Amino acid sequence: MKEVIKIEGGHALKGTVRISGSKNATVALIPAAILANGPVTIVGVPNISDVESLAVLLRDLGVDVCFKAQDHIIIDPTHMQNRPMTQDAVQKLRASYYFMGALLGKYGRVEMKMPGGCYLGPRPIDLHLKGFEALGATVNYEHGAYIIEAKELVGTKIFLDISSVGATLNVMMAAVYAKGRTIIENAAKEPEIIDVATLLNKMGAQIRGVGTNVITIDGVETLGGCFHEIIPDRIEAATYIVLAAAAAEEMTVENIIPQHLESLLSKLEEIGVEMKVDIDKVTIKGRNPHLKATDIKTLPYPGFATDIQQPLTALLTQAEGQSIVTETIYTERFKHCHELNKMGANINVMVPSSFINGPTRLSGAEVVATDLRCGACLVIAGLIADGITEISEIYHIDRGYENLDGKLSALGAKIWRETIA
Ligand SMILES: CC(=O)N[C@H]1[C@@H](OP(=O)(O)OP(=O)(O)OC[C@H]2O[C@@H](n3ccc(=O)[nH]c3=O)[C@H](O)[C@@H]2O)O[C@H](CO)[C@@H](O)[C@@H]1O
Ligand SMILES: C=C(OP(=O)(O)O)C(=O)O
Repeated sequence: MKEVIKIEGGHALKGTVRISGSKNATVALIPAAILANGPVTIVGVPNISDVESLAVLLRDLGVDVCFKAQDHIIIDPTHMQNRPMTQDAVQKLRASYYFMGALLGKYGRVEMKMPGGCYLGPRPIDLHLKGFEALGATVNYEHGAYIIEAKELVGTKIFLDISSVGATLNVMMAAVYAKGRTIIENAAKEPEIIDVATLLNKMGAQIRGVGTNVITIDGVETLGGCFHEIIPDRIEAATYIVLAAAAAEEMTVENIIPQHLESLLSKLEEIGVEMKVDIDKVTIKGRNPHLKATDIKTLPYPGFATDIQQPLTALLTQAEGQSIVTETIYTERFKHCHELNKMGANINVMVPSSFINGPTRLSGAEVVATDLRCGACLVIAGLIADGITEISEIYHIDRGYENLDGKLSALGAKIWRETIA
């Protein structure tokens, strides 16, 4: 038995959709909260399976986790114990690796399996480990788990060869209690980094420079509980904006920070999508039947986000001419193209680029959500395709999109789940 999403295409969407709290911020904020010595309340937590997996991991560590109201979580690490993290739940998501930095920072020791997450080609964690070693830790890999330990963590200068989001946050978490000053150079600048540093500073950490590529962390003796509200999810927002450009009569996407979406919004404007951008929302004014093809290169923030290129590809199948999407972050992130071709798209992939020839009429087909954003891409394609699209492996979608089918149904989409043999 498997659960699938089915979509009957061709129904124009209309209305307003509210964006949830950021997945990629939340999944780092939750492990960061265990660095406190008191309860941390986080508001705006999206109802996604990555959060459920993190709650399982927290409870296994003896952390009190309480979900309150719709989107509040209270994390109280007062009685936690530093147990090995070798259970299967570690591999259900990528972000379990933030427990490496958090546990190392708090206890000077962590034992953990390799994390999971979307397979986008190889996703090494060498920069995280090098960062921990630079702070004074030793790293060993025994019986399928990393054992990272240090008698004392001491601040130092760390240059990241790649401005990795995960490595920046992991080193930051390990360094908050380290002796002296840690300087991370070539740090990632994604908005989620700022959100996590904001939480840690509210807890009492001394972190400066976030949002630039040099972050300074002065170690402190203790951290306390606090209250924090998560930033809106810029990738979920981007997905709905692209989806509106593909399938809406008129649609407003609210609870967004438009500055986080500038690279996407300027691209959409360039290809002919008519929009009105406000302080915290954007209204997309219907589908342009003569969208222009374009070229995109994914880059670290504030460049064009790799997580958005897959959903955008569904829209580019409708643009006139050849669009070229070049991936510089995950050069193999093109499985969605094969799935779109099953629906009638005309896309050639020559790593690190996809060549999208449009416009093509899409037809419903049985397709596979090979990863989270591939799933989002196929949902958009299904909304504009003739007939019924059946998407399998939807647990990927549920890792990162809160109530996707509910939000789309409210906009007038014909979308539902079925359990099939
Ligand atoms: C939970 C989360 O926030 N996931 C996001 C995060 O993933 P994640 O934090 O895993 O991505 P990174 O920013 O670390 O990866 C960027 C690049 O650096 C490489 N690299 C990274 C670490 C390392 O130790 N060695 C190494 O070579 C990666 O293979 C990749 O090519 O940022 C990605 C890039 O914006 C997004 O697609 C993911 O949605
Ligand atoms: C790749 C993604 O997530 P993760 O890093 O959690 O696998 C994503 O959000 O698109």
